[in-house]
Amino acid sequence: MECRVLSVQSHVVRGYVGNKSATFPLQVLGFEVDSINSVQFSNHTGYAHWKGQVLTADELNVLYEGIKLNNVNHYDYVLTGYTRDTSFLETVVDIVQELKRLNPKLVYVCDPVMGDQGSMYVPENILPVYRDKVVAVADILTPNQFEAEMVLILTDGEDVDEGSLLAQVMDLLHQMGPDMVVLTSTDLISPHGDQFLVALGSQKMVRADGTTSTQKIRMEMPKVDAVFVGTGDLFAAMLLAWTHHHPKDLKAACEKTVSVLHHVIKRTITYANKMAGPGKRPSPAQLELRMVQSKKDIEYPAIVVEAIVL
Ligand SMILES: Nc1ncnc2c1ncn2[C@@H]1O[C@H](COP(=O)(O)OP(=O)(O)O)[C@@H](O)[C@H]1O
Ligand SMILES: Cc1ncc(COP(=O)(O)O)c(C=O)c1O
Repeated sequence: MECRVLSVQSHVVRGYVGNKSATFPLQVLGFEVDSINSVQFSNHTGYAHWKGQVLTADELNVLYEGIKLNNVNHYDYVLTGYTRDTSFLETVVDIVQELKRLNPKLVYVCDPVMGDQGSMYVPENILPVYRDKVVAVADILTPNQFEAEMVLILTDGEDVDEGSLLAQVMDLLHQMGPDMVVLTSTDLISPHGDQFLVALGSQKMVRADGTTSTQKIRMEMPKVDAVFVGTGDLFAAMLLAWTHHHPKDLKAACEKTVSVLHHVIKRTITYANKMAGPGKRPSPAQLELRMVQSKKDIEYPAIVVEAIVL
């Protein structure tokens, strides 16, 4: 049976963020992907220059209307990421609610892209829309630590830099709606040292007697000293794919997700460093994710990042 995803994310002419980062890997894994481009930019906004167009809420409605008139508005998943506009995001919520009425099993995977390391990179008025409307309809939520703290109105990372407190943060997010929460990057220090990036995951489980519990895991990945863009989008897409195959096994889904990320990042940094030359830091263009497989890939052994059940 085909599995169809509606992915509402950015499009870039050059590079790999948003739909460019999510669609191809999902297709490789056998998913049908219908994409709506929330923006069409020349490149991601981390370059010195970027140009392009932003889709309005009305234009989004027109596209959805066309899909609906042809009675092909039946989806198994909705995936959303980078959005700058409040009314656009509110329209996404309306569409998700309608699609959920048509398919009560539909799973909404939401990456609430707002910022990182204490600063917002989308307009601040988007925050209340995520907090009050979007999180409630999301089934899987993939914030980084900063975004999770913003949704919960926590002021800064100082209060929540311990694993046990971040576990509470994930529980609070569960209470707002999502059955699965993955903090894709945190300020936690790995027992293996500061060369590792720590991510946490939590999945709500219903026991046979109807009571609920959560399974929590920790993932540690070797940290690469570079800023990648599009990795959050790839993470959310891969989590969608691997939770589809392992719906009740958070550890397996996250291990596969993070292994893909690790593989792509390793391939990207190897290429970027080669392009930049000895001792030079790669440019944003050189750091574009290497998505297309090449024969060289066989030089990299299969990478498996293991998650720890907490
Ligand atoms: N510098 C890095 N080194 C290693 N892994 C990284 C790095 N940056 C991102 N990742 C990978 O990408 C995932 C998503 O991280 P990130 O891009 O920070 O998400 P977001 O965009 O949601 O903040 C991480 O869980 C990790 O697997
Ligand atoms: C156009 C666009 N889309 C998406 C993203 C999100 O990228 P990431 O997956 O790293 O969160 C960015 C980040 O700058 C962007 O500029």
